[in-house]
Amino acid sequence: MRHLPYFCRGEVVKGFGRGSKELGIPTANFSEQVVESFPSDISTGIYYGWACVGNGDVHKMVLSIGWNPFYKNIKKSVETHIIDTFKGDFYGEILSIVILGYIRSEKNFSSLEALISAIQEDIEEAKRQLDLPEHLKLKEDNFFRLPEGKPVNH
Ligand SMILES: Cc1cc2nc3c(=O)[nH]c(=O)nc-3n(C[C@H](O)[C@H](O)[C@H](O)COP(=O)(O)O)c2cc1C
Ligand SMILES: Nc1ncnc2c1ncn2[C@@H]1O[C@H](COP(=O)(O)OP(=O)(O)O)[C@@H](O)[C@H]1O
Ligand SMILES: [Mg+2]
Repeated sequence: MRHLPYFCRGEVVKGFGRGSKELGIPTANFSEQVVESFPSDISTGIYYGWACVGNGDVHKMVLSIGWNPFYKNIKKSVETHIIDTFKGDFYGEILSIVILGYIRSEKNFSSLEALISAIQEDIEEAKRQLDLPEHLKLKEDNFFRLPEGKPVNH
């Protein structure tokens, strides 16, 4: 897919607070500045890749780009669910990600349960894909080890 792999980093900001509360799946939302810096022709939808908070460990992630049709958001969001457990929130921190592959388009669902189970399947698909050698190698990319303040893309 065009634009992939896509490297990006930026600040984690507040969203609608639905991820943890309604879905049980927190998503770290990027600032508007980062959302606007994305290529305008990158497809909306669900992706997988690697993510790291500050200078922390690199984890598997799933990413949602778009308007969340189930919630009919007016503003586009780019949200990362890191496939690991964190002790608390990390609002205001710098999140670094590399997007490696596309899973599916964003959908509307007839129930919250249906949305949650679709996301659970995305997580399982991401875990499988990221174990492939071609994807594992990006976990070690220098992008995740550079000091903050480096260019947003390379
Ligand atoms: C892997 C993944 C898949 C998602 N798929 C959809 C989807 O198909 N349709 C949708 O409306 N929202 C989808 N979402 C977005 C959630 O609706 C969103 O993360 C949630 O509303 C939390 O938003 P908040 O960060 O503003 O609280 C997905 C999120 C993730 C992490
Ligand atoms: N595994 C995780 N993946 C993503 N964010 C997490 C995770 N664990 C804790 N968080 C925290 O939870 C916040 C996201 O929760 P969420 O309910 O989606 O709220 P918001 O609507 O403000 O984005 C993130 O900004 C981050 O600080
Ligand atoms: Mg969120």
